[in-house]
Amino acid sequence: MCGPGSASASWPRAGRVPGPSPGHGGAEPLLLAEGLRFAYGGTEVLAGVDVEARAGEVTAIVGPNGSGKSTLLELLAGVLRPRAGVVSRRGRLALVVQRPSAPATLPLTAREVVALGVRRGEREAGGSGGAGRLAVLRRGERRAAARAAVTEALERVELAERAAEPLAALSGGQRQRVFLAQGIVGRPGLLLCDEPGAGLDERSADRARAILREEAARGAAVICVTHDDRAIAEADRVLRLAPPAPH
Ligand SMILES: Nc1ncnc2c1ncn2[C@@H]1O[C@H](COP(=O)(O)OP(=O)(O)OP(=O)(O)O)[C@@H](O)[C@H]1O
Repeated sequence: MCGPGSASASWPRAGRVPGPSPGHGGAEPLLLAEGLRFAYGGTEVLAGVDVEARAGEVTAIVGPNGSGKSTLLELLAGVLRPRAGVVSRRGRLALVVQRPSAPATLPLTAREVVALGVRRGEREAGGSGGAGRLAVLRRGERRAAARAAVTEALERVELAERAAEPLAALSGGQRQRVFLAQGIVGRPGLLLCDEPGAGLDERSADRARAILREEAARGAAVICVTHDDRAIAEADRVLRLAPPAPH
């Protein structure tokens, strides 16, 4: 195997239909990253990684602990800046991080946390606009649509009945599912998830995998860091990061 954070990609997987799912016409990648290099201080973590993600596809990023998977996801999301290389993205982005650090103390209900995903989408879409009575009506309609979208997202992660509870009252796995709901509620074009099934019971992990497939089926490009063999087997593309170099 090669040096730190280099990658080997295998796609499409044998036995799968090449290219994007039918109906999305996604000849253009929604994300294209070329030659990504990254180091924390003097320690190089990624040494030239390419990623391509198209509408209708799930890409799994795999590799041993410390190989740079989470780092790569943050580079793709624009949270980190690469030392070299470029990332281009099209469409609305949602990043679902692994074990979010804030949630236990966040003074919000599950519903409110998911609603933040709607507002983010609205801001990116350019805000409300309009004037007078029409604008008020539209605002009312938008609110109703947002409420419905939040309820639907919570239903998809099977937490609708816990919607009114503070995040702090939920278990770690339940909180993780709330953040997955926040990621999907705005119907992102590009959905980036860091180990969405980690720490979930089997039924919830199955549901999380199914959600990623559903998101791809409606036309999103999904990129998912995972150690889950089933998620890897189901992925359309697999990007393998090399083990970290010994220090
Ligand atoms: N903020 C940081 N500062 C310094 N080093 C970091 C930082 N974050 C990660 N690293 C180091 O970068 C390397 C890659 O970390 P990263 O979390 O991207 O790996 P990973 O493949 O996602 O691992 P895992 O499978 O354990 O989640 C590791 O050696 C890690 O110690």
